[in-house]
Amino acid sequence: MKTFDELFAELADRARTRPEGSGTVTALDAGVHAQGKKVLEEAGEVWIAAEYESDEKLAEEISQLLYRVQVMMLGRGLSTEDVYRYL
Ligand SMILES: N=c1c2ncn([C@@H]3O[C@H](COP(=O)(O)OP(=O)(O)OP(=O)(O)O)[C@@H](O)[C@H]3O)c2ncn1[C@@H]1O[C@H](COP(=O)(O)O)[C@@H](O)[C@H]1O
Repeated sequence: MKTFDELFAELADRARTRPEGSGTVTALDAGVHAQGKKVLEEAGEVWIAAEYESDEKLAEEISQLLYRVQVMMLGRGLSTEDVYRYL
């Protein structure tokens, strides 16, 4: 179990150290266009799960959306503070 901030720190470390086999490194290298498509794809899956699937499936899809949003943040060089100041 990890929090949003803990996952972000982990992904930032992946971006910095670029370990072999990291899906995050691959997603970052794919660029903002591919990252945006993943955000949209996961957002759609969240919507469908909310309408038709279990709470557990919905929670899983939301976790994947959060991951994809974090990849986009890192790809564009945003920190969590950049986002939190608007909350
Ligand atoms: N939380 C996640 C996470 N959520 C979603 N995903 C990716 O998103 C995929 C699921 O999304 P899809 O529904 O699009 O599935 P898919 O189409 O089969 O996946 P792809 O073919 O597009 O990769 C997963 O297979 C992962 O590739 C994640 N990948 C990594 N993490 C965490 O990120 C951290 C770093 O991971 P690595 O960079 O891989 O080391 C670790 O703590 C991981 O647990």
